[in-house]
Amino acid sequence: MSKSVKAAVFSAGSWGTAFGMVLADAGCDVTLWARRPEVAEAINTTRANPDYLPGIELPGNLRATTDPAEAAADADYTVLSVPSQTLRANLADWTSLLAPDTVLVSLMKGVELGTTMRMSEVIEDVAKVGRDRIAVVTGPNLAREIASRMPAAAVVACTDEAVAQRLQAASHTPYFRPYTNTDVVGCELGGAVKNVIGLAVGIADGMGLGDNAKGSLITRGLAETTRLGLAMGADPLTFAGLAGLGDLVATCSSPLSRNHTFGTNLGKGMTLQETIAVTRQTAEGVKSCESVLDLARRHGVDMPITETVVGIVHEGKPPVVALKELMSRSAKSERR
Ligand SMILES: NC(=O)C1=CN([C@@H]2O[C@H](COP(=O)(O)OP(=O)(O)OC[C@H]3O[C@@H](n4cnc5c(N)ncnc54)[C@H](O)[C@@H]3O)[C@@H](O)[C@H]2O)C=CC1
Ligand SMILES: O=C(CO)COP(=O)(O)O
Repeated sequence: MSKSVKAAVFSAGSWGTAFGMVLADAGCDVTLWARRPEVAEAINTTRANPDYLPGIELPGNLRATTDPAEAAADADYTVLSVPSQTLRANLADWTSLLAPDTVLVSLMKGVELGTTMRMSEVIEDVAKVGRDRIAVVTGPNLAREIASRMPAAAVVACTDEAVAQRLQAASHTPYFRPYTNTDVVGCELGGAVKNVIGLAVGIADGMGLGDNAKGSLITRGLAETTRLGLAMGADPLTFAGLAGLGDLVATCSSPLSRNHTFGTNLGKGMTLQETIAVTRQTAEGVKSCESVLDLARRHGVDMPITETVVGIVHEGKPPVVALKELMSRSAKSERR
């Protein structure tokens, strides 16, 4: 009998747990690393993760541990799902524990502050592994829907297509349909920037600006994401796919999106501190909007929606003032 594929998932937040379920449902032997003992205990004894996915019954071939060495041992895939801004420190702690030929898989949708590195670049920098051993899973994948086994497509990106195909096979279930892509830069940028656009759409929704505003922000948001991607060597077609438009539509239409909800609260008039206080999970765009804008400036790319989000979230600009400024920018062609 062939040996089952073994996956370690760091950590047991909403997407780590839900993607762990996908891998387990696809037949992998999955160990989740949980930071808190009570989370690991609940998963192992009640088959539930009530803090992150209340009401979801987890499969039997998914176990949890607080010992990173136990989770990492012999893993074919080491899946990373921590907040983007803590990945560097977390991975530095885990690097010596990684199985020798493990493929590192990023589920994260952010850009590191200061360095402006994408998550796969942080992984390469810290774990010192080649790009052919780093994959990215992205697309319209709201964790709660996936954990409810509702249908979704996704993208598995790796510069080495054969590696992407193996992970595709290891994560394919009746409700989760992964496609492969070798454009890692485009796939990661699509995921990180859609969180920023999700904040913008949330703010517009909170202000009651209507569906035309939403459609306009999604489309122009995709235009500025594509401009940045082109400047960084991505394939523009990636942004018309699941990692771009697909994720943007899911995020900007769903109350399950933390970024969308965060923006809605700001648009309704809550202060940044009040909004942070009611946000229990990771809303990556709140920090990554600054690193995305930094990236745009380094590449000489105009990203007015991202700039507007940074103004509202980090510079205290009132949304009504930001809206007026965005709408009164000089007229231009849709193609630029
Ligand atoms: N939740 C979702 O629907 C999706 C999330 N993502 C991405 O997945 C990544 C993780 O997000 P979620 O699981 O949703 O967040 P979450 O907030 O639900 O979970 C975060 C996890 O990271 C752990 N954590 C927090 N601070 C930490 C630290 N300093 N050191 C180590 N671990 C720490 C928490 O204990 C928790 O297990 C993000 O980059 C997000 O953009 C991607 C697709 C879907
Ligand atoms: O990335 C996601 C869906 O694909 C989840 O979005 P949020 O992080 O905004 O919840």
